[in-house]
Amino acid sequence: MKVAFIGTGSMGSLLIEAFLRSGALHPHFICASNRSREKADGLAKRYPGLQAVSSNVEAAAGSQIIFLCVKPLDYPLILAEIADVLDESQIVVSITSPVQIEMLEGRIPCKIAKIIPSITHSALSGASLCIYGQRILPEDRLLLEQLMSSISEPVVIDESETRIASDISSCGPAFIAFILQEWAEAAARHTGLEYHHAIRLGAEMLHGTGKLLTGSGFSPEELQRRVAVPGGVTAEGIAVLRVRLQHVFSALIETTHRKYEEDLSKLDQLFTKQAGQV
Ligand SMILES: NC(=O)C1=CN([C@@H]2O[C@H](COP(=O)(O)OP(=O)(O)OC[C@H]3O[C@@H](n4cnc5c(N)ncnc54)[C@H](O)[C@@H]3O)[C@@H](O)[C@H]2O)C=CC1
Ligand SMILES: O=C(O)[C@@H]1CCC=N1
Repeated sequence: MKVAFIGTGSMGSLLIEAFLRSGALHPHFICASNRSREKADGLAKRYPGLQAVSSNVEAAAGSQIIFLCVKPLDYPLILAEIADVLDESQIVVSITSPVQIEMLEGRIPCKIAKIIPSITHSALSGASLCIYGQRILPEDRLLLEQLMSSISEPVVIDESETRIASDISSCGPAFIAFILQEWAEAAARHTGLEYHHAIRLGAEMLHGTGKLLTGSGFSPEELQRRVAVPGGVTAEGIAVLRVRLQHVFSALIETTHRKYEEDLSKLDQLFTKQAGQV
């Protein structure tokens, strides 16, 4: 099986390295291309057997699965470039949320899936969001979910849920890291606790909390009930958070959705303009 990665920036190389580390893919199965060849060459040097090629066409031709790991506005160009070497037997996976499955199905003959990854796959964990186009067969889903389960927990969602699901699973690590940073800075400011010490404590706490919420049957409500003992300090802290965070998450969701709509409309224009040129 040949698996291609077009775009070996942050996410493309993270996915390749996670698949290799998990043992799901052998370097000999992987073919990678990137606009500036050095990034793909660097991977080939680190993982002997991995093939770095100088054109996207070469990467796509004959690959059973092709991961498109580029930014949304780079899609129209790449699709136009590789369309001629693609056929109905191949699976093209988009890792970016605003590119709609029907946009891809309208351009190339392949089976289309959208799989939105997360930086957490670097630690072989976190949810990968799987969305399937109409041409995907049950055996294709099985293949993709088997592959993704080597580095993540595949979760099938509807395309209409992409933005909000990705806010949580893909943007979430950055949001939570920001909250931890703010908390550690406040701890250092108010109490003199060393910042790095606070971050270490917080990271261990997040690791443990994640385990409780995923493997140990704890719900967020149960966790709060068990920690916030009656008359204790946690309950007082939660009361502060309840008031201060009241509108924060609505504002966050409004903002990410507004940006998503902007990206969608730019993409629509690009795809329509290109269709007019064909
Ligand atoms: N960073 C994250 O945590 C996540 C990112 N994503 C999505 O993944 C996509 C890629 O993000 P990053 O990897 O962070 O971006 P990046 O900028 O690090 O990587 C994109 C790569 O694509 C290459 N590229 C651009 N045009 C190309 C072309 N015509 N042919 C070949 N290669 C080309 C660039 O040289 C670059 O190496 C984005 O759409 C992002 O929304 C999705 C989930 C999580
Ligand atoms: O910030 C972004 O646009 C990407 C999408 C999900 C995570 N990072």
